[in-house]
Amino acid sequence: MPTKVAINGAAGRMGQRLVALGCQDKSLELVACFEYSGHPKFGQDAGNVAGVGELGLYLVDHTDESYDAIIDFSVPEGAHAAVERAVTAKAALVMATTGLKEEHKAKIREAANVIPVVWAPSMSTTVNLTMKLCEIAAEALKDVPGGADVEILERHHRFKEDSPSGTALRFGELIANKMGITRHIHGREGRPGARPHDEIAYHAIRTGDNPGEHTIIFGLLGETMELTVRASNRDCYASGALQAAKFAAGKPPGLYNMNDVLGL
Ligand SMILES: NC(=O)C1=CN([C@@H]2O[C@H](COP(=O)(O)OP(=O)(O)OC[C@H]3O[C@@H](n4cnc5c(N)ncnc54)[C@H](O)[C@@H]3O)[C@@H](O)[C@H]2O)C=CC1
Ligand SMILES: O=C(O)C1=N[C@H](C(=O)O)C[C@H](O)C1
Repeated sequence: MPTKVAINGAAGRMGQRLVALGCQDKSLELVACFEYSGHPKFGQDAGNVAGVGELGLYLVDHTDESYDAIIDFSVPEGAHAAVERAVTAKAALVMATTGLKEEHKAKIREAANVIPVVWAPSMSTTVNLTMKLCEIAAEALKDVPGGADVEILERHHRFKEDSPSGTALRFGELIANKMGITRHIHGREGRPGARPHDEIAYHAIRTGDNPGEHTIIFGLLGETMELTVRASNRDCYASGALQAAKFAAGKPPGLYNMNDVLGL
């Protein structure tokens, strides 16, 4: 039986790729494409909006169809709605939206008591593998003589509304946990003085149509290591999210991540 999937934010940059890839995957059945009722393309055929031709699925804010999983690539308010939809439908939730406030994050954690939730700032295989590599590096370098300075550079398209990326923040959290770092700063200006060791700095570049690139720098005295991972289009995220939906459907309630989905 194919996994029945609903998409929240279906007319968005990511939503369109989910529709385009999801409609080709015979192990999935797209049953609902939710959108903000104020969206200019609300009510249109989701396939036409995604550029793959008519699917007979429309951009709606309600459905009577049942679904096994809902995938959210929207905005914080949309994520809030997606959690409510998933709990009401007793469906698995794949939460991909970033820039969430603490209240939204708390709601997702609460939902994981009653439904399976896969929650990740990036559904990309290479990003999640690079996170593992960064944890190994952070553990190895945490007491290196002279110290290791960690800086995280992320580059995204000009339309991205949140900063820094959720992925950059997750990289920083994982590294800080391994190295016992407590200070997280965003950019620098004025005369902040010499850089303290127990600090991770984030730098966000917003240019053009970059689908997402992260460089994690470990700077030592006399040598530097940089790990870079970059997307060439958005399909790495969309295929990861669809895989997550298939993984989560039918799972016991709980909070899962892409390591669980990818077996990393
Ligand atoms: N976890 C991951 O792998 C990835 C996460 N993202 C995140 O996904 C989010 C969306 O990214 P994009 O698709 O580029 O943004 P976008 O702005 O192109 O799409 C967001 C869509 O959500 C819709 N929306 C807003 N409120 C809604 C509601 N209440 N219900 C349903 N839909 C609603 C908007 O109308 C829009 O179509 C961002 O937070 C981004 O950081 C993006 C790429 C990968
Ligand atoms: O907004 C985007 O495009 C992306 N957002 C995610 C994030 O904030 O980490 C994931 C990816 O980098 C693309």
